[in-house]
Amino acid sequence: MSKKIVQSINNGLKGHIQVPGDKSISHRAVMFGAIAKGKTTIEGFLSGEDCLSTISCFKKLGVSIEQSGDRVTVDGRGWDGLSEPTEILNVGNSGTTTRLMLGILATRPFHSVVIGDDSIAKRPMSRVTDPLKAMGAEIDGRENGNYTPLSIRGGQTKGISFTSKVASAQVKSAILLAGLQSEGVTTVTEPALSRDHTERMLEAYGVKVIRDGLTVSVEGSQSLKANHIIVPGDISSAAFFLVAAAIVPNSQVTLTGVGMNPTRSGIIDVLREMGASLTVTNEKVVGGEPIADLAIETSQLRGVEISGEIIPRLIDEIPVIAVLATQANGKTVIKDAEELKVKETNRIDTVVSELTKLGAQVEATEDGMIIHGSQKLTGGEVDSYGDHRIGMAMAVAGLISEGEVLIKRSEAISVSYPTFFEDIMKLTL
Ligand SMILES: O=C(O)C1=C[C@@H](OP(=O)(O)O)[C@@H](O)[C@H](O)C1
Ligand SMILES: C=C(OP(=O)(O)O)C(=O)O
Repeated sequence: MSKKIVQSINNGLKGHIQVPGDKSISHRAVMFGAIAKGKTTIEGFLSGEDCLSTISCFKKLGVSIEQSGDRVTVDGRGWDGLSEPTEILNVGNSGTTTRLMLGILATRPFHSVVIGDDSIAKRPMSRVTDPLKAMGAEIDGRENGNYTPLSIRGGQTKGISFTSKVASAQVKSAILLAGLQSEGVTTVTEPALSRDHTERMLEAYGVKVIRDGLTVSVEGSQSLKANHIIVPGDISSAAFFLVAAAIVPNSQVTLTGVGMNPTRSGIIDVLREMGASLTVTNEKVVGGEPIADLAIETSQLRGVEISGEIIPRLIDEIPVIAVLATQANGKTVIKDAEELKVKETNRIDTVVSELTKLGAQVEATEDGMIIHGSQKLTGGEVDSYGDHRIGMAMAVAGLISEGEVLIKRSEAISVSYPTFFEDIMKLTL
């Protein structure tokens, strides 16, 4: 278990950085390359532990994958190129690997066993295993296939028309991936729009995807063609620096090449509504995904309400938005965010407990939290509980705290941002 001490910054954060590649897109680029025919090349791949788990699982499924820094080559031999693994598929800490891979395995005529770490063992899987079973896959695991370890034997599956209770890109993607090799049409409808990287990237891999509002359909018997993917910077990683620059006095930071997919950019809307001084320049589209440079400086902020359809557009940013809200005038109310309870930790509980240790006034509610603003944060000892986003949110809190903030289990940060502390250092030179 490693510990990290973070101290307040006196002269502000200054300069520019390029945040690492998008985690959601990096996972998908490897997985889709693995089932495509031909050599897929990926630039800007995130070498975080979650994406490395995806590479490791697909290697065990017989796919040849080479990685050199942020460049990855996947030698896909089509859907039939996947073979029965002789080893257990270990997804580590990654929910995305677990759920999307189950969607792919659901139509493969062989047996696999999927395990992950202690956090994965607590995350609900029946949201994907139930519909995949209804399509015809054989899946079992603790509590009837809700928790890992899971065993799956794929086979001949039939298309499904599925209405999801949660706005989850992992659920949507798993079912669509199974649908690509099922009989007939597969349709997924979600209650609010979740991130649409799967839909965009499948099209780039030559798949026909039909989108109609909150409904997405694919026909069966579809194959993928190898592709060249350029991964944008991860807006969920950028979020820590957007917040840090907004609240650390005398800061002026530019983040280059950040993914600005509208299904992910809720943090930008919130920062603007809170009054942050934020400029978006150099907007372009790279490989079907919008990107831009984001310049932000220290700002006077006001509390806001964050609820409804914006929640899936900023779900992973809520821990650091809570830190932001401690520095705003007035209170910030976050609602409709029950999904936080089933992430790497129960992020309602961990955000509230750890910010409270630093002297913030935060209350947990059934579906979110209330953060009281203009709080001076004290130093203290906090825990990431093995959750990368909690670890980084606490580090951002440390940048404005009066005393030192010691973060326990800080190693979790390398799940999505292995160079996080180096990037903070770059902005303090
Ligand atoms: O599809 C993805 O890449 C992700 C979807 C989201 O999860 P849900 O699908 O569970 O909402 C998000 O929280 C996760 O970090 C990545
Ligand atoms: C929830 C997250 O990821 P996953 O579901 O892939 O574990 C996250 O990165 O915040």
